[in-house]
Amino acid sequence: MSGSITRFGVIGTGRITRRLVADLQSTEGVEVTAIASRSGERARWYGDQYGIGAGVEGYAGLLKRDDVDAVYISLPPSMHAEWAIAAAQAGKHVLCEKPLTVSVAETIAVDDACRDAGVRWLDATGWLHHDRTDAFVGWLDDQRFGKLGHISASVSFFQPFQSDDHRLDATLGGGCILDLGWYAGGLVRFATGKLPLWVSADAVMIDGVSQRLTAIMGFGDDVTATLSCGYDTATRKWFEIAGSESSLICDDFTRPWPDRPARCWIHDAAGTVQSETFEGHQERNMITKLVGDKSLARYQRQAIDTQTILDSLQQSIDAGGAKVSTPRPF
Ligand SMILES: NC(=O)C1=CN([C@@H]2O[C@H](COP(=O)(O)OP(=O)(O)OC[C@H]3O[C@@H](n4cnc5c(N)ncnc54)[C@H](OP(=O)(O)O)[C@@H]3O)[C@@H](O)[C@H]2O)C=CC1
Ligand SMILES: O=C1CO[C@H](CO)[C@@H](O)[C@@H]1O
Repeated sequence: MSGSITRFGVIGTGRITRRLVADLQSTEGVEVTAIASRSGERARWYGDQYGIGAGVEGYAGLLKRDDVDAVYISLPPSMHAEWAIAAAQAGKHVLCEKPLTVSVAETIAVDDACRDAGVRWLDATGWLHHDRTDAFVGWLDDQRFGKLGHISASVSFFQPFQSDDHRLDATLGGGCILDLGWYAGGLVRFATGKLPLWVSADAVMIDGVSQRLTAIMGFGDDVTATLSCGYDTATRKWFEIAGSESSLICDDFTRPWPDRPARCWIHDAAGTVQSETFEGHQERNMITKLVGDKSLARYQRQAIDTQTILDSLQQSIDAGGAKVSTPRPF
């Protein structure tokens, strides 16, 4: 770090990169000093367009730079673990796009590498850092909804058969299980604070890539959850947490709709409906946490558990929808 400024290097030049670069550049205490691409020309073009000093050819070159304290990794999922571990070993803090990796074994390897190197890491799952999510945490802690009964989460967008997208390439970690199940499975883990005891899942596959995921899971104590994710239905990003006293409903949890504040509703047993809106910027909050000094353990645990759930969903799909129990990674 240079004084109290954390200098970021960016790895990859994809669709999400531009938005996160703007978020990094508008976060207090953060500068973006370099961007790396497989192509030096692309890195330099990107650097010029977005006001980043250095455009670097090759990701390894960026990790050698003294003017980089932390990296933001925006590569396809199958490349996350390799570059997160390389960044940690180079002494850089890591902000890595979701899904953090493609398996819980890789996620634990990233966690171990960061721990060994004494660097901090976060997956770039913005919704966990919205001010609204802090309200969800408070309501869950206070048992505002009564005894939890059922949780549903659905995340989708319509994009079938766009063959040049990493989301549809199995070798790059494509498929809606990892891409969208990360959000839906993560929401369920967030709401219950734990791993399911069992999961059962089915997927529509095309060319070895999941296009649609349907899953049910049980947590014991009569708590159940259902997930629906896919590339073959229009945009959905909602959840419901149903309890004995009331239900929390949110129609935009992964990212607030662009034209309105973040919102949610609470329906209670008497039939009243309370609506709430929230201001705040989830990505800036997330970046501020990474460059701060408070423990990130809660978010890291959430990421490891989410990856564990996704592994179990895949295991159930491979076993024809059988109920599989969810292993505790440690
Ligand atoms: N948090 C969020 O809201 C969002 C997160 N994401 C996540 O961000 C990550 C990147 O997604 P997205 O920006 O859509 O991806 P893109 O395909 O647009 O970009 C990926 C970048 O990775 C680099 N790359 C390296 N090797 C390959 C390869 N073999 N094929 C394709 N690209 C490669 C490329 O940069 P170069 O060639 O310049 O090195 C490319 O620009 C994913 O993990 C995705 O899940 C995506 C959208 C939103
Ligand atoms: O994380 C992301 C945000 O949501 C998109 C769907 O709308 C995903 O495909 C993307 O990877």
